Amino acid sequence: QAGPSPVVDRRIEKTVPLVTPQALHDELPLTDDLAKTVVAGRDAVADVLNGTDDRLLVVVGPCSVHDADAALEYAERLRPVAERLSDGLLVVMRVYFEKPRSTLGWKGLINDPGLDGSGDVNSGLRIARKLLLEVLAQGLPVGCEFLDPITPQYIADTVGWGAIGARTVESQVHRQLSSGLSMPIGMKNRPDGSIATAVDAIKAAAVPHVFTGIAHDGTPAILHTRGNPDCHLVLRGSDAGPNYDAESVAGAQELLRTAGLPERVVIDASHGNSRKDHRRQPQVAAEIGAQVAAGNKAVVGVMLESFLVEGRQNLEPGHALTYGQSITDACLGWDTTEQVLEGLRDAVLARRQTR
Ligand SMILES: C[C@H](OP(=O)(O)O)C(=O)O
Ligand SMILES: [Mn+2]
Repeated sequence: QAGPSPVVDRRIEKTVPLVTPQALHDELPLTDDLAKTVVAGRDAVADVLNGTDDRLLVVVGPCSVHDADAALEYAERLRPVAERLSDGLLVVMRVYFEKPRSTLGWKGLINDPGLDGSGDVNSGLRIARKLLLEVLAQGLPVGCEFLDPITPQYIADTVGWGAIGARTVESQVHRQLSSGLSMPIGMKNRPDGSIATAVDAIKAAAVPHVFTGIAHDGTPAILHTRGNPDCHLVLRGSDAGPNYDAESVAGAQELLRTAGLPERVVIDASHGNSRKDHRRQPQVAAEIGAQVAAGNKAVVGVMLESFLVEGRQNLEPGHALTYGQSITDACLGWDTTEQVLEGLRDAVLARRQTR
């Protein structure tokens, strides 16, 4: 029957072919030496999570990447600091391409690299993969949030640490996706503060799942996963207030213990824990550092939102953007970031002195 169907695709405007994962990997291959960096990063994160490495995982970088050049410049600044502080910190750079919006807004570089709603996902995937390889070439492990269940096939081979965000931690799609991902995954508490939901996500992701997706050659597939034992909690505060304080951390440890899960927590100093005010992050990080220095081994990591230029800016058509400044959540500036990282490293050295 010619012409539009009365029942199919009534709200699909158009369908555009998507590059296959294999084609993108062939175009932008993960070389053997970069693969070694990925594996080393994943193993180091797992060792911090399971306590065999007493350092602190620090996932640091911009809330979102909208300009690959600025993100690479940030990586080039971060690498020497990461090396200098590696006696206390395991630094992973946030390279976030997928942004979950509470209502509407720019959805990230993979979904909309033109920053204009044009949705050129083929270009977005290419730009994203190319940047991930360049950051890896700096010797830095990378961390990404996984929001779309198909895009991991295009970039996950480069990722050392992943996150499921506050808005999707309850989603079965994201829990089963995590059960098949090859790296440790942080499960954020829900925006309303529910930690129990993230604990459920950790348990759900730890076991095998079967779900539909795409294979590397792009054909539809039924994926059978093995389960991911390296999932953990990320306390990111809530709309009602922070949860980085010692009492909240103790409460989270109790929930994990009751659930029969390892008592390990990464604390996000941004988002609900800084009430979306980047100027609060240093104080939040200092208070997390005090808990670490006092000997709390359950605090295994910290997340910081940081970029070249502090603060944030709106993405507005016709308005030139400030280079190196976030267009999503407000971030620490580079200089402050270096000071915060040094403070966290000192806290780890102090923890080593406690018994
Ligand atoms: C969006 C995400 O934060 P969440 O609101 O999921 O804690 C992030 O930028 O790390
Ligand atoms: Mn953010």
